[in-house]
Order: sequence, then structure tokens, then C-alpha cells
Amino acid sequence: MLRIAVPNKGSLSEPAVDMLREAGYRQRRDARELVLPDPDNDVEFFYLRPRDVAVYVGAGTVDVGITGRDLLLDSGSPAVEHLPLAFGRSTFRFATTAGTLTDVAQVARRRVATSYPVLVAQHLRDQGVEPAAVVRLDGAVESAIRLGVADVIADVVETGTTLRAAGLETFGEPILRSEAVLIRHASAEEPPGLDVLTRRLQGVLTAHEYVLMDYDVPLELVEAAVAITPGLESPTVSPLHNREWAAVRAMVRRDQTNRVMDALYDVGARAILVTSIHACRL
Ligand SMILES: Nc1ncnc2c1ncn2[C@@H]1O[C@H](COP(=O)(O)OP(=O)(O)OP(=O)(O)O)[C@@H](O)[C@H]1O
Ligand SMILES: O=P(O)(O)OC[C@H]1O[C@H](OP(=O)(O)OP(=O)(O)O)[C@H](O)[C@@H]1O
Ligand SMILES: [Mg+2]
Repeated sequence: MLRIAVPNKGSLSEPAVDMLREAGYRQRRDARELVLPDPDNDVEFFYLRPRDVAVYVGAGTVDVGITGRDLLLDSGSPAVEHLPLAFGRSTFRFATTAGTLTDVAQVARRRVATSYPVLVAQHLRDQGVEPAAVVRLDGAVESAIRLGVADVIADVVETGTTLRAAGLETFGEPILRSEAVLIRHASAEEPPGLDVLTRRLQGVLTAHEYVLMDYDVPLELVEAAVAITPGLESPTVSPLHNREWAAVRAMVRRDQTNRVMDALYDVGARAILVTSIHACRL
């Protein structure tokens, strides 16, 4: 039975549970449940703090888990990224009082507050910058400068609202671009059942990332049209009752939908329809 760790709290918890449900797995209904077997799918879910997921996977007591790339790197665990999951996206950045610093080199001899001390110390070492200290805080890191325990912070930035509200601004290049990731142990053999979980999650990712596009096009324009919608392997081209026209169906990236519809219309395609993909296995 594959043991899967899932974040029980925080920004990653709800989207992780939603994604697993969409992939056909049972999920807990009560937030107090810590373990949930799903015998139909031969897996068992463990609801753990997102920061602890890499510790359990690294120790080998659960097989795989969902956590943030930033949390994985900060954990020092021997777990590795297996599949990026395209939610929980954020950047991890230095920030300080607006209008004061511009470059990571200026972190030298300054105090840095963060909830990710391993990640920050490693990054500064790689950059050859020696801070006065790395101060570990549990959260609300934005207050550390005003309250005098640090000169600079390094924290998760999503919309930037929290930084602005604290009168801070980012400086230097992002330390990391993070998102939720499925992790597994680096050296252990691939656990039985991970291939099925991976294919199911990839199916959910593809269903979100692509739409199905159908359109009609005069026969002599089929080649020009399919050049715009090559699909993943090859588009389906079917005859219409009117023999001078064909129907085409292809997968198209969701974020390209309108651009592709404009281009198809310009070459002469008509009755262009877009449908969401409910589920898929490539
Ligand atoms: N807006 C955000 N704020 C915090 N973490 C975010 C955000 N967006 C994505 N994340 C990711 O969530 C993970 C942090 O989860 P964690 O549960 O530790 O903190 P949290 O979401 O801030 O929850 P809380 O502080 O309420 O416990 C990291 O991987 C981080 O990159
Ligand atoms: O760029 P934004 O969209 O404002 O999001 C980023 C903020 O959200 C998180 O804080 P959270 O609310 O989890 O509080 P915490 O710092 O106490 O964890 C994170 O630590 C940042 O402070
Ligand atoms: Mg937080």
C-alpha cells in the first residue's frame, strides 16, 4: 500500500486535497482525521504539517508526499522532487525597508530574519555573501525589521500585499521560484503504486492545462488549420456530411485558447468550439 503525506494546514492543504480528489482518491471529510486509508486505490493518506512532510519522506516512513519546493530545500532531507504540481506558486525573496537596498551583496554584515534559515544560509553561501546572522522566526517575518531583530528579511512573496503593508520592498534576484511538488526518497527504489499516482496526477495537470478545440474547415484549408492546432500527437480530422468540409478536433493549451481561435478564424475555420477536459490519461 502506497503511503502518501498530504499537508494538513496552510496554503497548500486545500489545493492538494482537491487535486487528489480529482485524481480519483478518497480524501478526509473531517480535519481532525490524521490517517485515511483508501483501500480501493491501495493507498493510505497521512495528514501532516507541510514543513514535516519532507522529514517523513526522507526517513522513509511514508513513501511520497506533497510539500513546497522551498520547504523541501529548507528541510535538508534526502527527499527529492518527483513531480511539480503547478499550484502553491510563490517566489522566495529578500526584502527590506523601501528605498534602501538594491543588491544581495548588501546583505553582507546585516541580520536576516526568515522562517527558512537553511535555504537562506545556503543561498548566501553560494553567492559568497556573509550575513551578520540568520535569525529564525516562525512567521510574521515582516515585523522583524520594525521590531529591531533584523535588517533584512527573506520570505515567501505571492502577491506582495503583506510586504507593501509593512512598508517593505523586495531587492535582488529571487532566491527561488517555488510551487507544490510531489516528493520521494532519493535513493529508495520507486515504491509500488507510485507509477499509477504519477500518471493520475499528470492527468489532472493536463486536464487543467489544455482544452479540447473543435472546428469545421473547408478541405483545402485543413493543412493550414492543423498547422495552428497540431495537438499533442496529431489532431483528429473527420469527414462532414458536406463533403467539401472537414471537422477537426485537437488539444490546445488553455492559455492560448483565444489566440488560436483568432488564427483559425483568419484561415477560414468556422464553428470553433472549446470544451474543458474533465479527466485524461496520456
Ligand atoms: N501566499 C502564501 N503564503 C505562504 N505560503 C505560501 C503562499 N503561497 C504559497 N505558499 C507555499 O506554502 C508553503 C508554506 O506552507 P505553510 O503551511 O508552512 O505556511 P502557510 O501557508 O503560510 O500557513 P500558516 O502560516 O497559516 O501555517 C510554502 O511552500 C510556500 O511557498
Ligand atoms: O505576497 P502575499 O500575497 O502577501 O503572501 C505572502 C505572505 O503570506 C505568508 O504569510 P502568512 O499569512 O502565511 O503568515 P505567516 O508569515 O505568519 O506564515 C508569507 O509568509 C508572506 O508573509
Ligand atoms: Mg505562513
